[in-house]
Amino acid sequence: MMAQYLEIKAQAPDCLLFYRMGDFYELFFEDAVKAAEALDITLTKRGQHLGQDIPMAGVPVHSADSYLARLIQHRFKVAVCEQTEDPAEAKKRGSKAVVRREIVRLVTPGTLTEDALLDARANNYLAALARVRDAWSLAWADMSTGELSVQPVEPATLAATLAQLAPGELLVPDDSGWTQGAGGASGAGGDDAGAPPAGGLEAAEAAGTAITREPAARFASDAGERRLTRLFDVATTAGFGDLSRADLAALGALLGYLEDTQKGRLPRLTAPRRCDPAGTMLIDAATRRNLELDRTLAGERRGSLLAEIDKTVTGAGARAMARRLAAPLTDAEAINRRLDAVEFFVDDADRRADLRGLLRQAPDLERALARLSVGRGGPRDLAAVRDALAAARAIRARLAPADHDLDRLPSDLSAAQQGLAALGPDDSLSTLLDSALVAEPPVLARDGGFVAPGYDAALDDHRRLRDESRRLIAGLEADYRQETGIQSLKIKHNNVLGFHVDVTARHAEALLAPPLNARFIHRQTLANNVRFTTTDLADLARKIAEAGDRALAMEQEIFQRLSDAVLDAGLALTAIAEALAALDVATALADLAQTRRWVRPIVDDSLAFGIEGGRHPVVEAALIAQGAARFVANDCDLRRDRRLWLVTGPNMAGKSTFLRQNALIAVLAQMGGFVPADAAHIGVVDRLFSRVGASDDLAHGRSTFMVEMVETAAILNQAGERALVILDEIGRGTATYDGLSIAWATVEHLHDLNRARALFATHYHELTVLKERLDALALRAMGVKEYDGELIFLHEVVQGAADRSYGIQVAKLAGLPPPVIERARQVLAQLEASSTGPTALVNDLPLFQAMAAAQAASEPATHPAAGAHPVLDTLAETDPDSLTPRAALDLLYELKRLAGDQHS
Ligand SMILES: Nc1ncnc2c1ncn2[C@@H]1O[C@H](COP(=O)(O)OP(=O)(O)OP(=O)(O)O)[C@@H](O)[C@H]1O
Repeated sequence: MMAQYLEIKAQAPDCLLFYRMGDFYELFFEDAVKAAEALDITLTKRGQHLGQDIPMAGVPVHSADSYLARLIQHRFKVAVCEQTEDPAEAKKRGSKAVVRREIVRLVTPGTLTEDALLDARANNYLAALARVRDAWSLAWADMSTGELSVQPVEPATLAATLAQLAPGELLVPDDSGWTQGAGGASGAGGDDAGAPPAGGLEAAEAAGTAITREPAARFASDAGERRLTRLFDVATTAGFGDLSRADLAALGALLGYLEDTQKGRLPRLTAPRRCDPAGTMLIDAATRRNLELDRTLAGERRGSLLAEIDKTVTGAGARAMARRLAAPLTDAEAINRRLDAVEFFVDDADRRADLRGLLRQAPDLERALARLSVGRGGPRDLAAVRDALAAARAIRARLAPADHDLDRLPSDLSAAQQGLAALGPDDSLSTLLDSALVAEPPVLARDGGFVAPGYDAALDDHRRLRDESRRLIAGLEADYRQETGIQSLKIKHNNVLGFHVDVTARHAEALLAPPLNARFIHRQTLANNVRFTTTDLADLARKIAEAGDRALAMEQEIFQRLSDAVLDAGLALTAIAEALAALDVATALADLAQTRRWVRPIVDDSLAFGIEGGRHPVVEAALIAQGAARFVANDCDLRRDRRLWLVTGPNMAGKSTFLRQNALIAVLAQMGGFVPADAAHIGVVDRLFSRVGASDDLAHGRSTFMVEMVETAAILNQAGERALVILDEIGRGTATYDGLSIAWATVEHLHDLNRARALFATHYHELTVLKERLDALALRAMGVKEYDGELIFLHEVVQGAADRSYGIQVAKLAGLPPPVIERARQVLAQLEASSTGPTALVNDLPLFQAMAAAQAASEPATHPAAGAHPVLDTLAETDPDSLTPRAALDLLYELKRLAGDQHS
């Protein structure tokens, strides 16, 4: 057995091997150690290999899914190895023969289909990145829904595209692939442009994508082309649009990997859709994170924009909603088509409520279909198809009851109505499934019992025989009781003996003695019971078993036929599933718009950005939920001649909220939804950038300030006229003058070179003088009032600049000790009075005064701060914000040493 194990393990060296033994999947050697740790299960040992104990760990087959889910979360891949023959067959080869086993599937983060392993409301993508010469392409598939797409990418926008897709797993060529040009025969001879910018893959990995490196040969474009033509049974790939060599390479690698992991059984996939990168608003990972689009900064779904707006009632609808939010459109016409659909349902609340009621009853058609296509489906998946089709019929009838209603529907909805009718007028698949399946079938086909009575006459015959025999057994039991006079005699069934006569020990003697022992043959004596069989019973049992087996075999055949019928209708079913999801999204967005009183934005190709009475959807909802103060709505107008707003105001006054709400309104509008405002006019935004709040990226050894500068650099290098830029407190993380200078230059660059629509929040009031030179710069401030020494936030955006920072008042609100507040007031007053800036004040600071006095006593000081003491020298040269944690610790040791030297 170990020899077999090692042979199979060698086929999947980078996976944990789930080796099937009876009712368990066992893991051995290193695999066992890793799995035991990740799953917190017992590590045992079994036998020896090369004189060493073999570590072993196991999980029960019936609960394997939950263990698989956890291993996948830990970024493991798992090879599932099953017994592929009956142990009885193996025995025929000799008593020591090992049952044949094979890997039937590799489970990897990007290739999941089981509901237990998937989030019903999110897509799980497998993606592949390829490069042929200078062209890059990203292909992706959701195996659980069959979606297959490909899109050219630029190295500069790779990170943003990956952030939009957030794949569970990304295939890239191993290192040789990048330098070779990754094109295989036809694509070879690349110019060694090298690997993708490291940031792209790194950011994806940090966001939870598992990176899988595959041999470069996998990414050969000509092999990819062959795979595609074979899979879709076409002579050429021309029908899929204008696929580049890089597209073919990426698609080919993706399909090859799928084939590998599914052991040849490819999932049902739609023909590849080629997406236009210019078709969606580019939003890089940092911006997504900062705006908390689908996750909060703390990494939770609750509190994100998606959680706030997602009112869909089906899994497929929720996935479509998440996709739309991740990729807002840039084509004003397409956006308006979506808005028409939402408006239609805002205006017709009855129809909307009815449709949502019907949608709630529609099971997840896409995922049922996908499981059936890889042979992991069961009778419930067939029932899901049946019920989804019934829901689709009812929805069609409610959406547009008569043909002429179709003309009155907005175009996206009439497209959905047509999608729902994809099976044609004589929908034979529904008829078939309706007649063939029982109302609530069991999970596993193996157990039978899912084919409806009356569907197949032969099956009914066998079942009758089986049930008839059961009645005969009951009759036999009554006969035996009569014959023996033992009223407690029972005919029972278990897996070892099959049917048998069971009496208590007290009654057994009568059966063991003549004359009854001629009929009752002893089989087993237990403590309290004794068991017998009879020839009549054995005959009957055989008949029952045969009838049962035959019925079961017929059900398996029927299952296969029904499955095939469903898969044959795959294209039509995909169209229906998409239509259902689109209707779910449109009605959900309409529901949201109406309950929150959101409005339809005007979206066009202008460069307008005019929001009246805008609100932050998440903050507003939180305030309502807390029953706290009302959210104060604010206008924003970034038209051409005032496209750059400099927003000043104290901390906590609502600057960040205001900045973010405008970005979110743009995202909502371009995903085709209504927006939280009284009115909105948005000229399409092609890229959204935000640099909001400070966050360390210690994992990558970058300090707060470094992260801030990297993100700012990306904005200044990439933002064009059509971009929307949100910058919050640039330069805060470094020394005051450095920060001010950086902020200053950034504003000038944004204004003169990027010319993007932008909101720039800052504490540096000095920047407001730029207004005199930069004509498209407008000054706004967050309104506050001081009342009785207390600060009151009005949360209102007003014209002009804030008069001062009120930092000390806010600190007081936060509960800083009164002496600190008092001292801070004194320092501030002196700083404001002094014309030479903070350095002239250093000697006044009590801490330094004390040190300077001590210093003066020992030696003459050349400079009040620097040169006073090696420790102070070192400190003066240190910029804490640019230190890594490691360097900070080293510095501390150094300071301690210097202090020690001085004393000794
Ligand atoms: N328009 C508004 N209406 C009502 N409450 C608001 C509004 N804007 C912000 N708030 C409240 O004020 C709090 C602080 O807002 P925000 O974080 O935007 O302030 P800030 O000026 O950016 O502060 P900091 O500079 O400290 O980051 C929010 O959490 C919210 O509760």
